[in-house]
Amino acid sequence: MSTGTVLPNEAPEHCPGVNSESAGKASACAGCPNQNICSEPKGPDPGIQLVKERLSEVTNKILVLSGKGGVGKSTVTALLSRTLAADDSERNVAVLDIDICGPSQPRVLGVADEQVHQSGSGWSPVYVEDNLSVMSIGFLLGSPDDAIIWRGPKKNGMIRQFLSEVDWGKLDFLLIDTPPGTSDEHLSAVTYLSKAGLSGAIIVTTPQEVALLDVRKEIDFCRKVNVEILGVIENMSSFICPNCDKSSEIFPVTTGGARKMCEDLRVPFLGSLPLDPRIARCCDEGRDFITELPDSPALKASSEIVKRVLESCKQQKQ
Ligand SMILES: Nc1ncnc2c1ncn2[C@@H]1O[C@H](COP(=O)(O)OP(=O)(O)OP(=O)(O)O)[C@@H](O)[C@H]1O
Repeated sequence: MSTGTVLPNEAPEHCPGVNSESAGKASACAGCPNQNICSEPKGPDPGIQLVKERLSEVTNKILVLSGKGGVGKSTVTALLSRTLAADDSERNVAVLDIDICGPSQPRVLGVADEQVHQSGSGWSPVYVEDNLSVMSIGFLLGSPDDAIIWRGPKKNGMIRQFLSEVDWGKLDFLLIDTPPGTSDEHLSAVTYLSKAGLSGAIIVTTPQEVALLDVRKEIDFCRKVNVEILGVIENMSSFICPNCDKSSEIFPVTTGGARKMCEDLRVPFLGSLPLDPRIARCCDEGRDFITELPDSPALKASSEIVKRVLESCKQQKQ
């Protein structure tokens, strides 16, 4: 048996392996419960080419990842996309929410009541601003309370559709908000984007050790699937009191926080975002924090982070 042969469960004695040319066709395959699956034509998923064509006019495609849930990945995605769009009205930005089981971008970006429309050229995203659009499974649900209980292949199909059938037009930035962890959605997205030129991933964490432990796994995932790490953002690093401007640490940093972890693992640290309760309120109510909270320290920090992201995307293209 050659190295690299993959055997299915309940493989017959002389199984040629699922990745062999004769899989499903060899005499040993007769009667094997996997014969039908193995004999299906092999080759790259045609969706990979479709995604490449559809996203050919999208300059920077960025995955936003987090190890743990609730660390603020969706908030940070919204913050970065709004900052990118507000900084330059000529810059076209979009958010794709592939958090299939917990889509929050329609609410956070204030377009929860909108609907997506299908035209001859695909699904039209929902416009938050003239230069900021969003697509999310949240738009396709009957009610925001509907639970989505899908197995891997169905999620995979939806991600393929999202990546290959949304008519984004010409975009400078597409930020892809993912579920926490490394699951089916991440593998599907990375696979379908493999020929489309993924710029890289931004990883969001909080300073707590439990969150940082999971970020290490996320970094390992990116390295295993060859996704460039644009950097790590530490969210809710501190709390700045809106009344007295005094800064307090909410989550005690025991091992140096995200900055130290980035140094240890040699990945870029993009910056820290403070916790601002007014941001949380704006997100809950879908209001634009850029216009409502121009003095928020979180927005100042977000502008600095965006500068670093722009720089890192520019360097990549050189
Ligand atoms: N910098 C911040 N300042 C204030 N509130 C924040 C900040 N970041 C996140 N939050 C709040 O924390 C909560 C969790 O944030 P969010 O939903 O963005 O997390 P998530 O990592 O995307 O979660 P999930 O794992 O469910 O996808 C929300 O109520 C959000 O408004």
